[in-house]
Amino acid sequence: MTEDASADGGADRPLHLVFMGVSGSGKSTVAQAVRERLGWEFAEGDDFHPPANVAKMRDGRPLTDSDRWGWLESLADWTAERDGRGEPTIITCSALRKAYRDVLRRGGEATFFVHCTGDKHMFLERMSSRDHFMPPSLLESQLDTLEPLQRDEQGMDVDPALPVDRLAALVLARLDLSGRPD
Ligand SMILES: Nc1ncnc2c1ncn2[C@@H]1O[C@H](COP(=O)(O)OP(=O)(O)OP(=O)(O)O)[C@@H](O)[C@H]1O
Ligand SMILES: O=C(O)[C@H](O)[C@@H](O)[C@H](O)[C@H](O)CO
Repeated sequence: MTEDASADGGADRPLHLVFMGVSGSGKSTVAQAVRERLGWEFAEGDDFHPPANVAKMRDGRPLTDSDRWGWLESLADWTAERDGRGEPTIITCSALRKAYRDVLRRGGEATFFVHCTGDKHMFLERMSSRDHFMPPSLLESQLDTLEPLQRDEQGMDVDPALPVDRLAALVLARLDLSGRPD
């Protein structure tokens, strides 16, 4: 279990939702569903990778810490800019290690992680049936790097075996947020 978060982070700060998890875990899909309901500003973490990182993954080579720091910082900067204007945000980012999440938390005081975590065979199957630069062969290295959310981190786990609408509803309910009517 991880700590609860209130929608305003407890101090009238804008909330920043980070959908995290290994490749193929469904973070982009669920984040989009939540974005549609909340209408908040959104950033897809993959769009912030320098071309060298994308080329490396496309070649089937896992990223290292040093490949990731600058990328994480650019996502934190994007968030901080909006935090400064009082705007809540939604981002997707694998955020596999706690140290990576520490960088993202610099983007705003009220940062809440939604960890898409579940059956690796399901992830593998989903990765194999989509058109994406990330090869399924990299899933194992993602799982090796993954550090689940720890007790002192604000966030929740969701199981991407559930339907997307249900997942979005769980996130909104946990944060006491109401979405736009369908
Ligand atoms: N809850 C779900 N139910 C059914 N299919 C899903 C669900 N979530 C995701 N998918 C499908 O699984 C595949 C992987 O999802 P998605 O691209 O959102 O994962 P991701 O974690 O963002 O991956 P990556 O980080 O590699 O981009 C997609 O084809 C998506 O349509
Ligand atoms: O930290 C990483 O290794 C990367 O973020 C990967 O997770 C990919 O970007 C993503 O899975 C492909 O979409």
